[in-house]
Amino acid sequence: MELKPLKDQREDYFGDTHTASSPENPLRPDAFSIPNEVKIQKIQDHFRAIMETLGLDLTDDSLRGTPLRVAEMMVNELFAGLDPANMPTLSTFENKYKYGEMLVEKNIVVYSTCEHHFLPIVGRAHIGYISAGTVIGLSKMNRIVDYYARRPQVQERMTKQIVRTLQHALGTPDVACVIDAKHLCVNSRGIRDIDSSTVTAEYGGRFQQEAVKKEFLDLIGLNTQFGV
Ligand SMILES: Nc1nc2c(ncn2[C@@H]2O[C@H](COP(=O)(O)OP(=O)(O)OP(=O)(O)O)[C@@H](O)[C@H]2O)c(=O)[nH]1
Ligand SMILES: [Zn+2]
Repeated sequence: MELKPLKDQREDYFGDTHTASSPENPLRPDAFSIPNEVKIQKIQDHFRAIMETLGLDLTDDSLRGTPLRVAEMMVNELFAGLDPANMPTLSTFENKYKYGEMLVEKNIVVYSTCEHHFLPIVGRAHIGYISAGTVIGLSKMNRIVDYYARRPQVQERMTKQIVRTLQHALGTPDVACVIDAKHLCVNSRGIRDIDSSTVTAEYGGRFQQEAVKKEFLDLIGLNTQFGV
């Protein structure tokens, strides 16, 4: 098989633009046509081949179980959020107590994976909403973050997906999300900038108004003279 130089392969894949623009994760039409056990078997075989290509001795008792471990981790843990069957149930309630102010759930832990390098994204998400008659169980906001984080992701898309889903569940556009996260592809390799983090924000409905946005950013402690 004739192999193109790596530089030319990169041109083929990336061209000039390879930032994600779609709000959906790019999935193949047959993404869920095989059961998870089969996916785990296939990934195990592929990962064993990667390790062998790297020259690792898979008869070593510390390495022997790694291909299966990695495959199970990808399917059952890191990327379980690709499967819509794992979407959390978003219990909502009538706003009987007539709470009309902003509700903020802050410092929600984010463990995700960068889709460009398959390295971790680790950070915090902050969500705010103003009820239009419906309220949501607090833990459901943490769960929805976790669901979208368990995918190969870009942070911009994940931020929009969280807002869109909560807008739908709450029946209001008045939802905002800010994520502040470290990308290990920036921190541990490449430019190796260990201190930088990435902040993304999506402001729906009334959160686009300066005063409402300011209140939200004040409550999550992110309002600076530069804004977000
Ligand atoms: N917009 C965006 N970019 C991301 C995200 N996660 C990783 N990236 C970037 O994706 C880009 C991929 O760029 P490439 O030039 O194709 O990859 P690379 O040669 O490994 O780039 P370097 O990291 O600069 O070494 C890098 O700049 C990453 O920092 C994300 O969530 N959003
Ligand atoms: Zn990356």
